Amino acid sequence: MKLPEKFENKMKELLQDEYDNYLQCYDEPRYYGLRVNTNKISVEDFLKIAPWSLTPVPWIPNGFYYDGDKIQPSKHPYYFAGLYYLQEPSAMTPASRIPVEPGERVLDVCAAPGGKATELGAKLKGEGVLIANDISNSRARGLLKNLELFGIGNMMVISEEPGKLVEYFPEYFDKILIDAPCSGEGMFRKDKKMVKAWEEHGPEFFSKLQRSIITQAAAMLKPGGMILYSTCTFDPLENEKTVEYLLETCPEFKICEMEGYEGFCEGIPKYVENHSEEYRKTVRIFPHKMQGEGHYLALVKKGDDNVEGKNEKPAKPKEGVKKLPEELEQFLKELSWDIDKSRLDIREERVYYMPENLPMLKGVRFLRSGLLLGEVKKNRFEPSQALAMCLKKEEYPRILDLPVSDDRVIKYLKGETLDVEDITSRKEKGWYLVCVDGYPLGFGKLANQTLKNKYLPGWRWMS
Ligand SMILES: C[S@@+](CC[C@H](N)C(=O)[O-])C[C@H]1O[C@@H](n2cnc3c(N)ncnc32)[C@H](O)[C@@H]1O
Repeated sequence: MKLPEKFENKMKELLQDEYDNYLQCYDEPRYYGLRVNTNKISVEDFLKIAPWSLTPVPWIPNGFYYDGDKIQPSKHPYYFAGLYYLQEPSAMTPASRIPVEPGERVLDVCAAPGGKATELGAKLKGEGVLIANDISNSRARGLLKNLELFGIGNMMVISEEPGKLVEYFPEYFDKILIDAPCSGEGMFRKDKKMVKAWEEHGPEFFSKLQRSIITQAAAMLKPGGMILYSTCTFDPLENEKTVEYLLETCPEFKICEMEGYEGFCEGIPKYVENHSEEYRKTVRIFPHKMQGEGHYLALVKKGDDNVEGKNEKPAKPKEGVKKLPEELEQFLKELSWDIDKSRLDIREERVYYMPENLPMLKGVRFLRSGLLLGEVKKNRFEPSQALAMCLKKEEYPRILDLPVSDDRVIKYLKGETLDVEDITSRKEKGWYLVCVDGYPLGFGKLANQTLKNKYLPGWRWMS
């Protein structure tokens, strides 16, 4: 593979006598990875049902390699049940190394298409809030789909300049992930097109953007909160020097140690002005040292714990219990969820279940705020695809559970009407949650032993 000369010279200086080993990686195949959605299934249970051979990614507890030349896990009903996300193994590292706890407020600043946001959402386990932002509206649409497929309801998907978000979320978040737009040098092997893009916009271009994003994120972080900054590039200007810029601009930040792995390399102090050894706590991933593509990660903390955020905006006031349309009320009673009615928001026909304690967000461009529960149409309530993906089988009373071997699973995913007489003869009519091996895929409406398909048309299985 032909690499730009300027890039080769830089890598020689960075890697010194390891440079030849690094170059050899370009003759080796890329790695394919799959990350289990632990919000829906434990790793142990997933391995019992996974039909392929999987090898653990040693530094990611829920990550696995698969043979991408032989199998296509995106063409399997379990993918449509949101049981996993397909992601290059090194790219699994940032979300696994930021310590997110259920109940926290988390921001993913550059989130599309959601490789990291889906894991952050899974770590929240339905408590707290995930704000997933991406400046590109079209990419944010893919992000929304991936979060909904993963069954993450306590979220907002926003498409804004991070600078604008500072007005709305001053010192609001406990944890922020910045998977920064970068020159992508670590991805040259995986995607040859990245070389051409690098020639158009190199490290200098991205460095300016990264400096602005990291300082804007800093203003949205609570004192005591943490930012994980990551790139998939090697250039120190986009890595150690971006972190240095943050530390100089906001001296209350310090670099933290993150959970290690024998293949990780240390950040390189010689690239920053003061040569501080602290930069060794940041992590570089090189493809000749471990089985994944090139990455950089830094975990930083703002000041001390136990300091209250100064500027937090007041939460949107609760509006109290609303009078709900009868059909909606009826439907919600059937869910085994403990619904807080003050968090229900009905906009036109659509009903949303909002995360708690959001500030006023008038003027923010968002694609979704909260979990779309469904639509009230002419006094009928139609549950949504997103709700189906958020439910566990035991949380809804009427289930049609098909084994993965049943042809009707694919038919359902293709949007076809199903004959379900054999499994519903004694059952009443109404909304059914269709599952594969116990994991929800979507809703259908039963009448006369026939299931009218309500799978979201835009998500259908394409043959
Ligand atoms: C490396 S990708 C993110 C990948 C994503 N985190 C994932 O794991 O799937 C960088 C993203 O940053 C977005 N982006 C570029 N400039 C941005 C900005 N100023 N603010 C927010 N997002 C930006 C791009 O649209 C792109 O989707």
